[in-house]
Amino acid sequence: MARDSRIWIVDDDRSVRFVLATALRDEGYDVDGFENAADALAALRTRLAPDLLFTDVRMPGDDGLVLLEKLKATHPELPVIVMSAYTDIASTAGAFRGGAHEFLSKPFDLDDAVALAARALPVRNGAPAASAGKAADVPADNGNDVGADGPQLVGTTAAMRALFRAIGRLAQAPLSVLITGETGTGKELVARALHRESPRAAKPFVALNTAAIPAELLESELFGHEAGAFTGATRRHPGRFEQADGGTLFLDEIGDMPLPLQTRLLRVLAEGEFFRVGGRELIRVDVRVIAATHQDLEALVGEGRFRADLLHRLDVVRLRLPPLRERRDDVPLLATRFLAAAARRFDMPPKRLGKPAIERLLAYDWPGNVRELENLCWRLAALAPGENIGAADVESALPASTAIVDHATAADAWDAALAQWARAQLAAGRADIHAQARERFDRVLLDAALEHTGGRRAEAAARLGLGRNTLTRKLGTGRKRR
Ligand SMILES: Nc1ncnc2c1ncn2[C@@H]1O[C@H](COP(=O)(O)OP(=O)(O)OP(=O)(O)O)[C@@H](O)[C@H]1O
Repeated sequence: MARDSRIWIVDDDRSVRFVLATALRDEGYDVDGFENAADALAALRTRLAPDLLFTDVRMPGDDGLVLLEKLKATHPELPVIVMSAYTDIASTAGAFRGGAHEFLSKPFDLDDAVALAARALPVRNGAPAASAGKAADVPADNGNDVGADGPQLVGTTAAMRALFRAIGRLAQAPLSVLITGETGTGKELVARALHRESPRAAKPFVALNTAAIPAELLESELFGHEAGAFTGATRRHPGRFEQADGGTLFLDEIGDMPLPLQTRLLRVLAEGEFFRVGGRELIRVDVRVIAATHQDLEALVGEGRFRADLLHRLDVVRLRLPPLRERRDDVPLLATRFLAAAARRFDMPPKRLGKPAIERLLAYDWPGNVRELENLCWRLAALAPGENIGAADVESALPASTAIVDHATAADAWDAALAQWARAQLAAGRADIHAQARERFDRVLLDAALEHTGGRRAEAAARLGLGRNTLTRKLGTGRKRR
């Protein structure tokens, strides 16, 4: 890649032009800056085109996306990096739809921007482009909220901005996507966003939760059935695949799909055609499948419970949704949005979170993720007495696993706390409560025994009535999953 490649920067912010141009010139590039789209377009008519162009989105006159559109019409090969402080899905998807080479979130790290330029330039020089890299991310409210199409993904942490860029890019490609993440992290919202921003947006988005439908009904639910196909099938029923024709089929909890159906699904995905249950007519559909799971599908493959070839077909691209505890900085923004949504619904002024309340929310681990936070905010909106929510309000709305009732014995308190915990998990919509509880139970016992024996494992195992190997194994799984 030639170091003397020409790079143009279009941005009305003079300081951005200056620092970016300086950093790129230091690398040996020939850099020019323009303060608006019109100047850049005029220069294109009289000068040699650049090898790479950076453009801001919001500028007086034509904005960056209009500039991108004009450039794609006249210089389709020119890689364009779109820069914006608004890293929401509508912006990233708009940029990629318009043919942007990459999306750079503002403010950015100069080293990242220079590295991005280096990767983008070989496209022009005939060499394959490296896959787009991550850009620096600094939180800023992206203003995303409940839009005309239902709830939108909210988040300003680096993890969420990276996710929004990935969604923006992937929405344009007809690839299968596997979304992984714990329950309540927003997998369905991601699938909806991928559909909404795709060329299929005008066609249906159909969701099916594999775990929620009895195994014996799942096949006809997916592929439909003819009248008389089985007892109770009084009339022909189109399946979800047919309903989603031209659009997107979201298969949630794919890890729960029974093996025989996995085989059938694989065949349909490979061939794009199928028979309804009890039918003879071959049905052809054009469906983009997006699957989601909270389970470790590789482990299920290892246990023989999930087909490896189906995993490969669904997992062309994987999007991992981080649990909320890994992006705690999003908690205040999410909570504010949920309180505002609740206030709109209850037709009353939104309640405000005081600093101590926010600190309490930040300290909590959110096993039910965003869904749990959303439920908690609705409870707070309905129940907190004043307009300002304090730490005590949050405390009483959180699952009180540590609350010990004065008059109860320790064992009674333990029962009560466990019951309370279980109710909160159920309310948060968790599906793996027993495994979670067992893990916590083991952890508490092991920690107490190790503390008691000063860390001596053999003694701790003996005191618990466990074999040494069992204790070691439990310690291993407990620690890994924490
Ligand atoms: N980033 C986010 N911004 C705003 N709302 C969110 C976000 N993530 C999740 N939510 C909200 O949290 C709730 C749970 O989200 P969703 O149903 O998409 O999660 P999920 O991962 O599909 O859960 P499950 O695995 O249990 O099906 C929804 O009400 C959704 O609107």
